[in-house]
Amino acid sequence: MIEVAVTGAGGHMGREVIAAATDRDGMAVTLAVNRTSVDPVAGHEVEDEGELPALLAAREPDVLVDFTLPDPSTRYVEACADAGVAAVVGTTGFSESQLSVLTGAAESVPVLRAANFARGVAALRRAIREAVAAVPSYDVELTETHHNRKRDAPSGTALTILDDVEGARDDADADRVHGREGEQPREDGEIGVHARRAGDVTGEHELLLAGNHEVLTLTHRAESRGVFAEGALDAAEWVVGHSAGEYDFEDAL
Ligand SMILES: NC(=O)C1=CN([C@@H]2O[C@H](COP(=O)(O)OP(=O)(O)OC[C@H]3O[C@@H](n4cnc5c(N)ncnc54)[C@H](OP(=O)(O)O)[C@@H]3O)[C@@H](O)[C@H]2O)C=CC1
Ligand SMILES: O=C(O)C1=N[C@H](C(=O)O)C[C@H](O)C1
Repeated sequence: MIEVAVTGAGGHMGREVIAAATDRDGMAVTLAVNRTSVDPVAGHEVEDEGELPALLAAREPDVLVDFTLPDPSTRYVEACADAGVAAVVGTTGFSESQLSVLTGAAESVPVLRAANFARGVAALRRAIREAVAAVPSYDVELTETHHNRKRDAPSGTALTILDDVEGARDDADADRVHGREGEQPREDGEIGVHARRAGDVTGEHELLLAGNHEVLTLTHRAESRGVFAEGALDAAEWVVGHSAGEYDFEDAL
């Protein structure tokens, strides 16, 4: 039985993760914490996040799954490193210095972080790398659309896709142009990036490649947060028992 701790238990993703883990064979939620007080989630009492270090030491879960914000997420992963608990991180929007905290924690425990735990996005990324390598001179524009609560822009997934595009074009210095306004003709090699926020859209990413009198679009649309939760739990099952280090969702597939 894999014992799972969930942070951000009262958030949209935390609730999905607790519900999915509760339903999954061979998995049990043994700890759930949140910043503010919330009613039980899927029958699990939610405790104060300030107690997390002590609760990790007392209950010794196998893995912690985190979907919160960068600042609490880095604190939680540091607590995991102190307690010897593996971590799966779905939070996005980290700064470079926050990422280096996660890297430090990964010297003690396995830390698997991914901006998107949908299996379809893993497939999209492979398709994008192949398509961009096949038409490296085509113009590239990336558009992502999310619900109006989302704080970080561009999305973590968009940033990952941009890295994939640059890697496939062997152009680490591509100019990322965020939106356009006024007189701003397109420069060769630039990548246009567009972030839309509206309603309750779960998450959409579209890469457009155009040149040579043709247009190719590659799109993923998440229709439920359940796909992210299931992917994060697949990652949690995979990461338990692995040695300390940094891992990506692609490692677990
Ligand atoms: N990797 C992936 O596949 C996915 C990643 N995400 C990412 O997951 C994260 C969470 O998304 P979502 O669940 O929609 O967000 P929500 O706003 O619904 O939930 C955020 C959670 O973080 C907690 N939180 C907020 N501020 C703090 C703080 N200062 N200290 C401690 N806890 C805090 C909230 O607690 P409280 O209830 O007290 O406010 C809440 O539990 C985002 O970064 C998002 O981009 C989302 C979907 C998929
Ligand atoms: O905030 C969200 O909701 C999502 N965030 C992730 C991201 O920033 O890429 C993944 C997904 O698109 C949903």
